[in-house]
Amino acid sequence: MHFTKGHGTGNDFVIIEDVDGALDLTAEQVAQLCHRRFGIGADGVLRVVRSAKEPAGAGLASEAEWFMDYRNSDGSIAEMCGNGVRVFTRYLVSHGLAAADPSGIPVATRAGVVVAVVEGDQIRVHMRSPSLYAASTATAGPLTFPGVAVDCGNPHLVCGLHDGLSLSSLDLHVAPGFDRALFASGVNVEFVVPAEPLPETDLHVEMRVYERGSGETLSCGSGALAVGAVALRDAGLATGTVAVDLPGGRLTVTHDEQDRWWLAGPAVLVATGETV
Ligand SMILES: N[C@@H](CCC[C@H](N)C(=O)O)C(=O)O
Repeated sequence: MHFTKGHGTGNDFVIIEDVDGALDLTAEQVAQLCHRRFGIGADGVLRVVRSAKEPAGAGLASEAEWFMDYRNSDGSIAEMCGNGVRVFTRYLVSHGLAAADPSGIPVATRAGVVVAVVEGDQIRVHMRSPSLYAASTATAGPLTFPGVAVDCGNPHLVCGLHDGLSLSSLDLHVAPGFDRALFASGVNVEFVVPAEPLPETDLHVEMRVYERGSGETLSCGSGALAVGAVALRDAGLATGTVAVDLPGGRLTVTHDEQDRWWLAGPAVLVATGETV
């Protein structure tokens, strides 16, 4: 099987082109591909398939030619992957499957159609609007953190650190605890601290994330979107741009005057190869 490897701020993916939907990619195959010792190694798999050829995308085929079939590294399916969309779009353009139209490239996902705009090394995505819907808590080791549940198409729990705790003090080798009644399908947990103000953005925060199905990753685009939405709300800003620093680099989240939510950052392809 031919593959391409890419990443967005260190959130890395094995990309498999399967335009006609001929591949039956099992959870075991995905976990094998993503294994960092026994496979290629990645946080997830992006299968590139025509929407019309994929049952989950067929209803969106009139809006978006391409469907991003995203799988976590444990083989589970997720509805959305913000960094995945950006890397997927880089793949479409660099492989001649879509033109870098300034008005954007629609990409179908299990959470609906998003639109990606290529701007040099950056790819900016008009994401589905995040919805802040409940208060909850997460635990990390002996500590409990209050948080906000955010639906970005996939589930998130955004927790601010308290009592001067640093992000580096958290042990995220172990999955954080969360309310399984509220998050019956699991949740991605983000831990956030404020960062020094920047001249170019309204707000600046730092975060780490423990992803459902993948463990701690260097970056999570939908997680950054959730964090940005909570940061703007907490600052009393209806619109604005938030710089979100993750271990793998910086993403920006913007809520604009037209009530659109944007996620921006770099997306690169780094290698191609064949599985044996
Ligand atoms: N890293 C992704 C999110 C991937 C899906 C997530 N682990 C889930 O299960 O919801 C991103 O960049 O958004």
